[in-house]
Amino acid sequence: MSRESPYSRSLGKSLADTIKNSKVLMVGAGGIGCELLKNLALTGFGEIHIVDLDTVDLSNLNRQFLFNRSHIKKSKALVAKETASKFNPHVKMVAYHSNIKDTTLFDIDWFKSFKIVFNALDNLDARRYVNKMCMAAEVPLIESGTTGYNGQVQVICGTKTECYDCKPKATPKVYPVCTIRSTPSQIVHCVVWAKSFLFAQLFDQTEETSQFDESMDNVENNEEDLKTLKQEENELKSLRDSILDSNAAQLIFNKVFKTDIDRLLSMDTMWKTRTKPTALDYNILQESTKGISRNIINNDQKKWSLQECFVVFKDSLHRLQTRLKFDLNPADSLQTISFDKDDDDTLDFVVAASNIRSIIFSIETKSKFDTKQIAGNIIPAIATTNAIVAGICVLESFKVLKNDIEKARFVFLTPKHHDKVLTATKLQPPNPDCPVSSVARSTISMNTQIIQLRDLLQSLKTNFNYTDEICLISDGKLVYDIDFDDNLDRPVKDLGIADGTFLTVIDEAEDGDGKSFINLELYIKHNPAIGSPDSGLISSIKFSHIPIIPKRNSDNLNDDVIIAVNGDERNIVGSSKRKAPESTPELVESSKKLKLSEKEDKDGAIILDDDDEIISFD
Ligand SMILES: Nc1ncnc2c1ncn2[C@@H]1O[C@H](COP(=O)(O)OP(=O)(O)OP(=O)(O)O)[C@@H](O)[C@H]1O
Ligand SMILES: [Zn+2]
Repeated sequence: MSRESPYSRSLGKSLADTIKNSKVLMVGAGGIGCELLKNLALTGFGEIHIVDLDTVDLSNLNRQFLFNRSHIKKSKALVAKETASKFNPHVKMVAYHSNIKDTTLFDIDWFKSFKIVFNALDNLDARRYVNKMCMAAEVPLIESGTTGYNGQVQVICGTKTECYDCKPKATPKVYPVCTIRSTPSQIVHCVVWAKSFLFAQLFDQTEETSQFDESMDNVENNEEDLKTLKQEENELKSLRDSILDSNAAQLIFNKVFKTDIDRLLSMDTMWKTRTKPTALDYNILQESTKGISRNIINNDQKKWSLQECFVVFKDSLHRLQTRLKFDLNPADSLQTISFDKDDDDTLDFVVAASNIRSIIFSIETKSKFDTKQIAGNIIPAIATTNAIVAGICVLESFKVLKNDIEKARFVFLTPKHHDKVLTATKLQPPNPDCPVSSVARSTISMNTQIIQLRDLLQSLKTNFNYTDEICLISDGKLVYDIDFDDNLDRPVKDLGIADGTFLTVIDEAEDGDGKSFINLELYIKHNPAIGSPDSGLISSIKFSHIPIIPKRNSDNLNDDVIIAVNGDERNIVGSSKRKAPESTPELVESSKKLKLSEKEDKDGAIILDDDDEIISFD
């Protein structure tokens, strides 16, 4: 009996045939990806492309069942293909060991070649990128994610539904500097201190301290305190120069666990309502650690005693010193070791240092295993959650294939928050402020090495009826504005307007009714042809189509006008001219959050609309 017949029987011949003729893309072959690939193969999708940039790690094996020990260090995409092909030899599979953001491999036409894209990723950046590419390529996207027991599946269908970026996403937790540096009260404060301050200052000065936020400090922390913190930081930086000395452990220990603590103790006001810390002394501890073996590092479930932490502190520092000595390249004064939860030398140092600090501040210590979870921001991945979510992805894809978008749902798996394990909400229309959904789109093809910004500008004005008052943003950077015309004579490629990138055109002019065009998002294709000499360069700039760009009220602009910061173009929705970028992206995020508050409770759990229903697998 052929493999196809059971599918026809359960899904109906028409859907089974559509599935068989569908070419789909799966991005990410990790926890969800392994489950999903198995489902897609067994459902009988005709052609499946798999992209993953990573290799198999030992820690993946407990849940990523397409991999075994012999696959460690091999490409996840290639191994996943190899294993899953055996489930259904009728399926054509193509694997890429690559980053999905590689525009030389995966351009818009490649994305367009798929019937559906499935995201099985683990990070915001890649998710947002695929979302944007799918919107530009007009390919439906099934987006999924899990954290512990919770999971969700979102169906995204171009301009018909919300996209991944229509709702702001939670930003990583940040802590007030003074809590981390002076008044820790939880183990997480000590772990962040050990990892992002102590370890970073000693070994990895390239590490951003993005987890610290000075603006969150309260009035209690006056300028004097901040000056003290700066002084402590400078002292630590100077210890970096002694890192290879034989007495480095003693110098570092006494600085951070004695001198700095004594200094804190001298600030009386700080300890009026808090338990005072206790300063430690290297020599005294040294005396009391005789006979303690370094083998304690292998016991990752035990909460180490102060003496055991002391031994691990010295031992891990010694290992890190040896690595620095071994790597020492006199030409490279910026030698660094980065914290990695899976790198035991770095983890042991952070576990020991954070626990010593916890003891100083009378905070309960944690085992190496638990500290690793905190330091790596890990919520344990649960295989069952991945399996349920991967199953829902496929069930939702059937609705997309049948063109039944009205029946598709945004599905939440929240076993601990609600009576219903699975809840499904209707898909919402796009957010009119979303910079990905609510734009006009086209593709522009030109010789990016020869066309100058001046030519491009002219072509935009001719084709779209723009006035001189437009603003151009490429990859989050302003490249042109009526008051910023320095780049006019430069080839566009030099300005970042290169093959596979997006260029945003923002209309800064108002018509008689006070309205301006919504943003135009152009996908750039490099075309080496430069056109005939008679017709001129400008005529060689070709648009895939000239969309009719709707207008919006300029009033709407005032809410969210921001020029992108750090290449994050989420906030580019209006012009820089209409309103100066005085608000920060964070403020924009919080104002949007307010708008969403009817739907979310304080913990971010979703409160369901009345018309929400149990997911129906029709
Ligand atoms: N830009 C990207 N291009 C291609 N694949 C990506 C990209 N970003 C992430 N991935 C892949 O997405 C997968 C996500 O899977 P998962 O969430 O299970 O993470 P993991 O790295 O396998 O496990 P863990 O993070 O728990 O150690 C990973 O295999 C990862 O390599
Ligand atoms: Zn959107």
